[in-house]
Amino acid sequence: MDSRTKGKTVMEVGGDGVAVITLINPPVNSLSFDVLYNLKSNYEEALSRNDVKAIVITGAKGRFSGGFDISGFGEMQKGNVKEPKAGYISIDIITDLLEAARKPSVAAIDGLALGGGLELAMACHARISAPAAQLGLPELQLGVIPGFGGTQRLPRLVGLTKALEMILTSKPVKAEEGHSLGLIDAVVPPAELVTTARRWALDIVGRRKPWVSSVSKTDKLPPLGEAREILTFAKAQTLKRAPNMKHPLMCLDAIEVGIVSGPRAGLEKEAEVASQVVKLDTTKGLIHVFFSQRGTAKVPGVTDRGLVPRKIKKVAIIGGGLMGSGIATALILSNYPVILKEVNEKFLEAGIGRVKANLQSRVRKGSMSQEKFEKTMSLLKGSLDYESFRDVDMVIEAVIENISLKQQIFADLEKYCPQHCILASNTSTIDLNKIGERTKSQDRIVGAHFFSPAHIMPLLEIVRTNHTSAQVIVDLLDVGKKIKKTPVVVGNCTGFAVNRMFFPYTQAAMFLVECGADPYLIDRAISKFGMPMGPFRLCDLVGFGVAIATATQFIENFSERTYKSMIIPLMQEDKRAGEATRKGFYLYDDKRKAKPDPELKKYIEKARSISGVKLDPKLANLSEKDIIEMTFFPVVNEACRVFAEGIAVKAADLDIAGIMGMGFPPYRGGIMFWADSIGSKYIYSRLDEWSKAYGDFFKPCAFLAERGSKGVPLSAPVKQASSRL
Ligand SMILES: C[C@H](O)CC(=O)SCCNC(=O)CCNC(=O)[C@H](O)C(C)(C)COP(=O)(O)OP(=O)(O)OC[C@H]1O[C@@H](n2cnc3c(N)ncnc32)[C@H](O)[C@@H]1OP(=O)(O)O
Repeated sequence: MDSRTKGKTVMEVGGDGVAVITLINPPVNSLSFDVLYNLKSNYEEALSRNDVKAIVITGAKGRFSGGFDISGFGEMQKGNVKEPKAGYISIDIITDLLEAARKPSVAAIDGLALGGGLELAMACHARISAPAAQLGLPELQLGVIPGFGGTQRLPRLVGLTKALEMILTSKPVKAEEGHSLGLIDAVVPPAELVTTARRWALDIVGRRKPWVSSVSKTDKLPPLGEAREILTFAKAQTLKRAPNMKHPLMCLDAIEVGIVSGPRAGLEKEAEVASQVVKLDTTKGLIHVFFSQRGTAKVPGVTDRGLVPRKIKKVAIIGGGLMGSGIATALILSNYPVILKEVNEKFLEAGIGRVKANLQSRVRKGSMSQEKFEKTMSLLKGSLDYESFRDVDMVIEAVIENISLKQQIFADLEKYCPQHCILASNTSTIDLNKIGERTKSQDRIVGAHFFSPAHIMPLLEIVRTNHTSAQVIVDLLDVGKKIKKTPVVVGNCTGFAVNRMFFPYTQAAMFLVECGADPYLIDRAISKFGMPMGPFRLCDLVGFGVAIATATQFIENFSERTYKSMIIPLMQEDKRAGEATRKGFYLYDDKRKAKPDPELKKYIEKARSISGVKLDPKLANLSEKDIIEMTFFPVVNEACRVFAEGIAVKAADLDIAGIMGMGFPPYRGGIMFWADSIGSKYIYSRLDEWSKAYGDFFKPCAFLAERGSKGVPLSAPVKQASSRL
C-alpha cells in the first residue's frame, strides 16, 4: 500500500459482468477518506464500462468494514484534514452515485459491518451475509451519529422501533437476526458469500430479484402519528439516561425529519448534525476513550519486544471470599479451569456457593442456559491444600489484606507451584515487594488487581514491580483480554492507580461536610456531573469497614496530604456501617432505596468538634461547579503525582483506569483529559488558593505547579527518569 495513503479499494471485473470492489484498510477495513474516494472512482469506472452489468462490494480478509475511520474524527477536530462539504459522502457518493446508479449493487458481508460499513451496505440494493457477521450502528457510543445515511435507511429496513433500539444502544445484531429483521437478504457460508452476491446482483439485473432502494422504502415505517409518539418517548428516555450529552437527541432529530419530511430532507439534516457533533466536547472525550482503551495494552519496553503470551491452561485462586469467588467466576466464564483453595470445608463450600450464585443470576436473567451453567461450573474444583497446584500456570491470591499471611502464602506457592507459574496477588494496597519478600521468585510476582464485583467490573490493574518480568506482564495482558477486561499496567505504590488517584475525592467531600456543606447536595452535584453516584452513597455501598481500611493506608503513607475525618469511624461505633446495615450516610429500605437521614447531623457535628474544623459559610454554600472542582481537582493533583512518578506510562492510561474503575464519565474523556479541557493553569490556581486557605490537603504537587504555571497540558508525556515501570 502506498505509505502516504490510508487504505484503498480494488476492483476486479469478472467474465460474468460483475465488478467486485474490495475495501482494503487493515485491520478492520475502516472507511478512511482514501478508501471512500477510491470507492467513488471505482464506482464511476464500473458505471461507465460496457462490460460491467452489476457491482458487488466486499471487504478484504473476512471483514466487510468497521465503519468510518475514527482517527479521521480526531484529525477533523484538530483541523488537520479539510472536511468535505456536509453530505458529500452520504448524499453525493453513497446516495446519488451508488444507490441511484443504473447498475445494481450487492454487499457481501463477512465478519462485521459496523457504522459507516453497515451504512454503505444498506445503500446497496441487496445484502448477503455470512452467519457470524455483526451488523450495527454503534456511532452514538463514540459521540457521533450515523452519518452515511444510517438514520434514514435503518428505520426503513427494520422499522422505527428496532432501528431506535439498535442506534440508541449501539448494540449490533448477528446475521440471522438481521435476516429476520429485513436488514439482510440471505445468510450463506463465508465460502459462498461472493459467489452468491454476484449471482444475486445478476438476478437483479435480470429482474429475478427485486431492485430495492432502501432510502425510498416506506412499508416498514409506522403511520406519522405513531412515529411521532415513538420518537417523543425515545427522546424523553434519552434525556433521562444521558442528560449531559447532546448528540443522541440530535440523532433523533435527524431520524424525525426523515420520517416527517421525507428521506432527502432527512439525509440533509443528518449531514448537518453529523458535522456539528464532531465538534462537541463530549465527542472529543469519547473518541479519546476509544483509542486510549485500545492503547492500554501497548506498554513500551514490554509489548514491543516480540514476546508471545504463554498458554495459561489452569489457574488456582486462593481465597473464596467476595473477590476470590468473583475472579473465579470471571475465569471459568472464559473457559479457564480453576482450582479454588480455602482453609476449611465450610469456607470452601461458601466460596463455591458464591461462584454458583454469580452464574445462577445469569441463568435467572436468561443470559445463560442451564446446560452452559453446568458446563461452566464443571471447570471449578475446590481444594484445601496445595497438592493440586503442581500443574497450575497461574495463581491469584485473594485473601484478606494481611502482610504476614500473604508472605506465608507466597513462600508456600514457591514450594508447590511449577517454576514457570505466575504468582499474582489481588491486593489493593500492600507493597508487592513485601509480599514476595520470603521468596526468590520476584520476577514472576505481579499484581492482578480486580475491582468488585470482579466478574462484572471491566478493569484489571496489572501491577508491576521493578523485578516483574516482561513475559509475565505479556501473559497477564493476554489473560485479561481473554476474560474481557481492560488491562492497565501500573507501577507498584500504595493504592496503585485507581484507589490512589481517588482517595482525595472522598476525603475532600468529608472536609466540605465538616465545614458545613450538605452531603446530599454534594452527592447530587456529583451525580449530575456524571458519576454513577456521589462519594457518600459510594461509601455506603462499599461498606465502612473497607472504607476505613483503605483510608488508613493513605493516612499512613501520605499523611501530609490526607484529610482524616472521624465521620465514618463515629458512625461505625454506632453500628452504622453503610448499606449492608441499612444505615450509613443514608437510610435504606427493603428495596435498597436510599433516603437522607436527619440523624447524620449528629455525627458530622461530633466529627467537627474532634477535628477542630470551623463552620465556613462560604464552603457550606458552594455552587455545583465549586463542589465539582473542590472534590475533583484534588484527584487531578494526585493523578499528576501518579503520572510524574511513572506509576502510569501514559496519562491516557489514568483516564481509562478512572473511567473503568470509578465510573468517571467517559464522555469527559477521563480525569487527565478532563483536566486538560479545563486547563492546567486554572486548576493550579484554584488548588493554590485553597491550600493557602484550608491547608496542605489541597497543595498542588510540584508537577502540577510546574505545568500549571506555564499552562502546559497535564497529559503531555513525562521524561521518565523515575519511572516505576
Ligand atoms: C459516518 C459514520 O456513521 C461514522 C462511523 O462509522 S464511526 C465508526 C463506527 N464504528 C465503530 O464504532 C466500530 C469501532 N470498532 C470496534 O468496535 C472494534 O474495533 C471492532 C468490533 C471493529 C473490532 O474489535 P477487535 O477485533 O476487538 O479489535 P480492536 O482492538 O477493537 O481494533 C483493532 C484495531 O482497529 C482499530 N479500529 C477499529 N475500528 C476502527 C475504526 N472504525 N476506525 C479506525 N480504527 C479502527 C482499533 O483502533 C485497533 O487499532 P490498534 O490495533 O492500532 O489498537
